[in-house]
Amino acid sequence: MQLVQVRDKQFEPYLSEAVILQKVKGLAAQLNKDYEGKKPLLIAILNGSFIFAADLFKHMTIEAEISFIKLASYKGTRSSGHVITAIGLDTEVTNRHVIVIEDIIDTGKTLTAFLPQLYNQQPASLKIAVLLHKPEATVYPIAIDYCCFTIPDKFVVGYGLDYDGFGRNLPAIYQLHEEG
Ligand SMILES: O=P(O)(O)OC[C@H]1O[C@H](OP(=O)(O)OP(=O)(O)O)[C@H](O)[C@@H]1O
Ligand code: HPA
Repeated sequence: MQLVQVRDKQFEPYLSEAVILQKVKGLAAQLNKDYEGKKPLLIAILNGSFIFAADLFKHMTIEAEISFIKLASYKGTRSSGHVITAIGLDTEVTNRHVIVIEDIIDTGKTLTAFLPQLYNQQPASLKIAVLLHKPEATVYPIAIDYCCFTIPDKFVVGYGLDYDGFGRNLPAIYQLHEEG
């Protein structure tokens, strides 16, 4: 098995580039069908989703827009815990058919914090498309509309996903290698 080193950890091959691309193309075809004539707005969440979003969008043939946002998390002054704000959402969401593009849903915390902000802007519809979902790790359940791969609760890198900032440029997806 060809292990790769990212920072202090070793990772083993999990999903090949070809397998990922086949699924992503399949999802693009599904979206082309479901959103024909609706001019959907894809909102991709940086950084992790940039490669997934690019490959997906490239294979969408219907009229569609894409916007990239970054979520900034900070502690509110009250006891409400983390507040998440979207930076860079420059396209009007109201009355649009929105598809949120995420690389991974792990605990579900990120989207649980962010989705109400989108709903507040009253989109015509709001659906979630993710590359990877770890159901065993999800403690904030999210209704996922489109999911490419359901994966076990193991840390993954590559195809946009990082470990400690690195590994995003690996063209395939690798899983944490556990010795033993
Ligand atoms: O379901 P959750 O447990 O909230 O995890 C999922 C989120 O974690 C990662 O983002 P991260 O904050 O690491 O930023 P990045 O996309 O810039 O890597 C990933 O891109 C998701 O946005
Ligand atoms: O398994 C993961 N890998 C990389 N980034 C992540 N963010 C949440 N889960 C993960």
